[in-house]
Amino acid sequence: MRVVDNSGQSWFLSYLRQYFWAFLAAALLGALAIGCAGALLFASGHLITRSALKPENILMVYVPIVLVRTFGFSKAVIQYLERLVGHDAALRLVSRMRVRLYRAVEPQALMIRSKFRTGDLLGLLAEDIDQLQNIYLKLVLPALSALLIYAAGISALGWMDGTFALLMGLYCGYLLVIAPAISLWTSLAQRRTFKQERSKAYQELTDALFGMSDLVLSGRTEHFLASFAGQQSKATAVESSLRRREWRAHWTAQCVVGGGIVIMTVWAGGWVAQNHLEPTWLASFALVAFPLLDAFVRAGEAVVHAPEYQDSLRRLKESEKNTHIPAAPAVSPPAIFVDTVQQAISGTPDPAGSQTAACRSGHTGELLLDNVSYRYTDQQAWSVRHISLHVPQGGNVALLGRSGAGKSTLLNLIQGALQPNEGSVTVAGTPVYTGGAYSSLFAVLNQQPYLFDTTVANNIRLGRPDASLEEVRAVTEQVGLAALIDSLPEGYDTRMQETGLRFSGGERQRIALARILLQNHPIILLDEPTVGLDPLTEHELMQTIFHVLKGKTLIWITHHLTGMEHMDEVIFMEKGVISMRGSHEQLWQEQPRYRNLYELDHPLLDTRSALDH
Ligand SMILES: Nc1ncnc2c1ncn2[C@@H]1O[C@H](COP(=O)(O)OP(=O)(O)OP(=O)(O)O)[C@@H](O)[C@H]1O
Repeated sequence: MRVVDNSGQSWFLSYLRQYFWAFLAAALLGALAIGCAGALLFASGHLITRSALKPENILMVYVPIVLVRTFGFSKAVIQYLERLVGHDAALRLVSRMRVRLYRAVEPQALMIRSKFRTGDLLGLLAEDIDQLQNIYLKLVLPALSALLIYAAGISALGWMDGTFALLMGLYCGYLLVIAPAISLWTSLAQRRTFKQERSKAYQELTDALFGMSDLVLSGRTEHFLASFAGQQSKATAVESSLRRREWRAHWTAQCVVGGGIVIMTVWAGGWVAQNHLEPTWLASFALVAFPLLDAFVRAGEAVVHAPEYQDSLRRLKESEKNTHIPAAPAVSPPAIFVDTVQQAISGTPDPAGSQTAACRSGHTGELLLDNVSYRYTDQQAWSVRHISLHVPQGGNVALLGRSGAGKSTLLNLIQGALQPNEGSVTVAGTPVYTGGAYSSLFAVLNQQPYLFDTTVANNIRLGRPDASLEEVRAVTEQVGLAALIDSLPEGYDTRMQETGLRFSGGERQRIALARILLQNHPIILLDEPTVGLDPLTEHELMQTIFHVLKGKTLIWITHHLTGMEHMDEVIFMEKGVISMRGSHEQLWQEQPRYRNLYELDHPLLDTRSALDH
């Protein structure tokens, strides 16, 4: 696939250029619709006046009647066409934008939580693209149409009376340009504050949702509710003030429209008095001003919302920072990853599956870290410093250390989600850094595998969408879940309840392990998979893990020293560096601190005998 860097391209202009002709057509149709509305009232004014003069026969008002019908009908049709063309272009453009955003965000899936806050991500996906759709439909198109009708209207007046056209040009220019600019300028700071307050409130809410159990357990619910309510009322106060300001601006604009109509009537009256115009046209000139001035007011009011779009554009641009994005194909396909997951969930075979299998077969799991260091951009201190490690194919390494020692960072470096600032991480001689994209070298068993609300079989197939039911059964047997699944009401077709509540913690881990077996990747990263399990379940699960993953390269993050006898190397990390390393026997003999820790850990079961089975 061709790869280009789109990060420099603007989210707004590049799409405007792509759909320029469609938008121009929509703007012309919009201007024409406003023109028809004006002409309708113009003809109606004349018709009403002529009718009031009691025409002797219907033929005297026949032409105005036909014109009223024609303009009334044309206005509706042209307005419909304008919506059709404008919305068609905007929706096509938005679908391209979504693909572009998806392509920017999806490769960073592994480090998404470190790069975006959840609230920001939700905003990006849900709100910002919709906002951009509105830029075109509610800002660009009305503004262009209003400018076109402004030019046409003032030229028409200029043809009749140059001085008056100049006066009306300035008067309407106030509605179209000056009033919105003043409104925008005076409300800018307030709009920014509102946006910030609202995004803070979103952020607090998403944090609270994720940490709900911690909030409840620590008795901080009241505190959170009070702080959230405070945040909300601040945002509401700013919003009410903005609404009041908008109402005042709207009221002023309507007064200006009223003034415009009076000016037009007085001018037309003058022309009638000078016999330049028949009196029957007086009402027409008064009425024609209504739709035209109204279009200027609507375009001006849309401009005031420009800062909201600006914020969305900024966030979308940031989503692409430092990311190389594959070029969007001419016919934008649905996102491949979504398809794969959907196919996995629905159980239909994945045509890309064979490719994934081909990737898998070529790899060995020999892992080499050469003097690796990493520092997060917003941090002064190194999170990982000068780490060298060689794990041959099938080797086992345990990583231990206090919270914040750098274990997760090292794991992210190993699986290519982060790029080392210094040194290199390679598997079988090839650098692993993928820019955060999914790698077919690694499978991860973490603390809380997610189970989707679909059948048990589909949840296991998430490991390999094209796996047959026999293969699914085989791996389930290996992880010791076959009997349990057979006992379920609909066996493998039983639906998981939300987040897999039907299964215990240990059983959920076994389902995740079955997925890993289907994936058949050479290197398995165990990120504290037994946290929260009781000692007996923990012991049995580890026993199964070591048994079924025999021959694979294993990197195991753990807090316990249970089972260290079976590791080729045990590594202790402290403040990003290795503070102690060696085999269990070596450390036992040479390091009194290790002996102390090992004894302190009080294993409840003799893992050695269990693992030897
Ligand atoms: N996304 C991040 N941005 C900035 N700093 C980070 C980020 N993730 C981790 N750190 C910092 O890097 C250091 C190592 O953190 P890391 O999460 O790797 O430790 P850990 O040993 O895995 O801890 P735990 O066992 O609690 O998960 C810490 O000082 C942490 O504050």
